[in-house]
Amino acid sequence: MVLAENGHDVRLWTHHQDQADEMIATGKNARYLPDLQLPKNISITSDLALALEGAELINFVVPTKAMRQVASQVLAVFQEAGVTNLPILMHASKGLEQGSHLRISQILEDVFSPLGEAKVVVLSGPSHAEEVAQHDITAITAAGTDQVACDFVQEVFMNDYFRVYTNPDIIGVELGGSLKNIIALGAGALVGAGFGDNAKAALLTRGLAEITRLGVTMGANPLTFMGLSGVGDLVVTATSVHSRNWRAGQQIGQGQSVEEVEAHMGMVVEGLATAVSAYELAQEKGVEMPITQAIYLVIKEGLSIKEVVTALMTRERKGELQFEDNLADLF
Ligand SMILES: NC(=O)C1=CN([C@@H]2O[C@H](COP(=O)(O)OP(=O)(O)OC[C@H]3O[C@@H](n4cnc5c(N)ncnc54)[C@H](O)[C@@H]3O)[C@@H](O)[C@H]2O)C=CC1
Ligand SMILES: O=C(CO)COP(=O)(O)O
Repeated sequence: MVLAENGHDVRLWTHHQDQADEMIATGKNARYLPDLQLPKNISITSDLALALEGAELINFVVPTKAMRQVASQVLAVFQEAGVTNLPILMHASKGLEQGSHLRISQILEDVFSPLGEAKVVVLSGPSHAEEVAQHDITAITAAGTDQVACDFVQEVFMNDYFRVYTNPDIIGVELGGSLKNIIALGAGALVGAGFGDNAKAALLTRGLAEITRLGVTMGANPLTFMGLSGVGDLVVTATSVHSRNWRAGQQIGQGQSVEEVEAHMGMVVEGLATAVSAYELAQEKGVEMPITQAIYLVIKEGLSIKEVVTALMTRERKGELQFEDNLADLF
């Protein structure tokens, strides 16, 4: 909707034929934004080849677990059509691939490698779709290693209610957006289990510390985690009624099973799968992520929120900074 309102021709592809038919007939997206009329310059189709023809920019926004499959479908269309010059590939999804622990830009680079080096940009930051669609003020980050591609994404998306900053640190931006969902689940779980504001503040702060710890190990700039895609997205997801991750956490904190919560949400709760991937990645890299581990134990071993909170609070004593730290060495 932002792109269309900025005057660009947009093609919206869905794999559900009946959803496409309904949107074409009514001009509305009843399942996601029932109260809003879609701009007229969005054409809707379930024909992928039609959606892709001549596109300058492709935006992938399927759940992480569907990303490789959908990207492979796009590759097949390009190969069939004899495309040799890839358009800019962007995505706005948040997660790590199960098993490989790849970031989404890495999945896209991998899938499209038969056609050369893909220019991938991620658009990530504190941005719930419901509010953007109503023109509420949003500021967000376009990150990638190709500056021209990032500038292009910034240019086409920016307007007076949607402000885009560029950032060359795609590792940090993707990891910030993915890992904050684990902490948002935890924040909801604390509320569900009856804990208060002090607990929430402690969780967000120590959550950001462990996100940064893994991020820096993976090659990110620590300052990215202080930005929109780091602390910004953490705050919005861990405090908003729109957040699926927060709501899922709250229900788990109230005693519902993970399976029940996931089945009833009707939309992806990325933090559940990301907690497992991030825990495995942290183990592999030898990075301490106690909150991620706690959420992992709730998901995989069925521990209760109260049990993991007690375990977190009674861990060995730590320093927030070390007495021997030299500030100049920290970054
Ligand atoms: N909803 C939001 O406000 C935001 C969502 N995101 C991220 O965007 C991604 C998608 O989120 P949502 O749109 O909210 O999730 P969603 O669960 O509503 O799914 C998005 C769309 O993907 C389609 N889809 C699912 N599996 C598919 C497959 N195998 N092939 C083709 N299409 C498939 C669904 O039918 C749906 O239309 C997630 O990674 C999420 O973290 C990021 C920022 C904000
Ligand atoms: O990433 C998001 C907002 O920036 C969306 O969060 P949820 O997936 O928790 O709804």
